[in-house]
Amino acid sequence: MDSNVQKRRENKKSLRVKVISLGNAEVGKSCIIKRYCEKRFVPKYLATIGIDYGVTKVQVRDREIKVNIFDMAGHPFFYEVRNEFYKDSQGVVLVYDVGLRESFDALDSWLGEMKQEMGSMVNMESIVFVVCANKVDLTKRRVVDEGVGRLWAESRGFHYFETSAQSGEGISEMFQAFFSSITDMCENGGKRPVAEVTVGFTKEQADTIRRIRNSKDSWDMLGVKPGATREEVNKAYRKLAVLLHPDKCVAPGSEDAFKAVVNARTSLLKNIK
Ligand SMILES: Nc1nc2c(ncn2[C@@H]2O[C@H](COP(=O)(O)OP(=O)(O)OP(=O)(O)O)[C@@H](O)[C@H]2O)c(=O)[nH]1
Repeated sequence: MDSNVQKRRENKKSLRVKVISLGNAEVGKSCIIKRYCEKRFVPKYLATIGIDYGVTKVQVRDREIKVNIFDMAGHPFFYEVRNEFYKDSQGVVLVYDVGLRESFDALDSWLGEMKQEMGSMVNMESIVFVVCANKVDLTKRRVVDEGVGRLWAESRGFHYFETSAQSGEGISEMFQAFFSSITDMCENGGKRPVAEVTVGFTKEQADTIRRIRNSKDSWDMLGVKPGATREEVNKAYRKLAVLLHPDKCVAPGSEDAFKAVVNARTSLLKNIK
């Protein structure tokens, strides 16, 4: 075959993508990347200074993908270095440590930092996200359950994987799904494929369950002011009951949230004339 034709075909098939890793310091971002690219685990903590950069090649179906990986330092100190590297990312590996609640709670602020740095014009639908619930090998210190992590991720249309950079659990499956979705997205005109969202519940349901879990008392749970009337309590209750009723809502935790709402209403009505 004419070598130019051959070259053109190869060029058509190969793709260059940029991915970044995000998450608090010490959650295992660098180790996850090393486990995948170098098949090894580094037990000693060496903080990333600013950014680490690497390139790897992967094969997705008939395409060769050249992946530029920017491993971002999680420490707040490196914000000024990090913020330069968000733009033009097609994929984000969001990592938390299942043994550190604050690293899970910080995921929202990582998304916030990213949106802020990429500017208001950024279309988050054109970026593939994968959430890694990392260090699952340390079972005794686990504080963030799978249901909670999965709910956070899947309600946003993100992939969710339980991983251990130490044992290798979930790492290649996670990267395979990640690169395959990025390739689908590129072939789909830069839009995250809809089929990727597998959950049968809405973001509103997921956010409400999280809000109920974190509420400080029954008033707060129903979303009414202390001292609200019976009508106000009942109205708020009805709205939540419709949203979360286990017959209608399949989001993880909906049954417990629904029961909690029923109990909150009962206890408030007992004390309202
Ligand atoms: N047991 C266990 N330890 C892990 C795992 N992943 C990472 N570690 C350890 O956690 C520490 C931090 O890992 P890093 O990969 O350097 O963390 P990082 O998120 O890149 O941290 P920064 O570079 O500061 O943002 C190291 O001591 C790792 O050996 C894991 O899956 N299981």
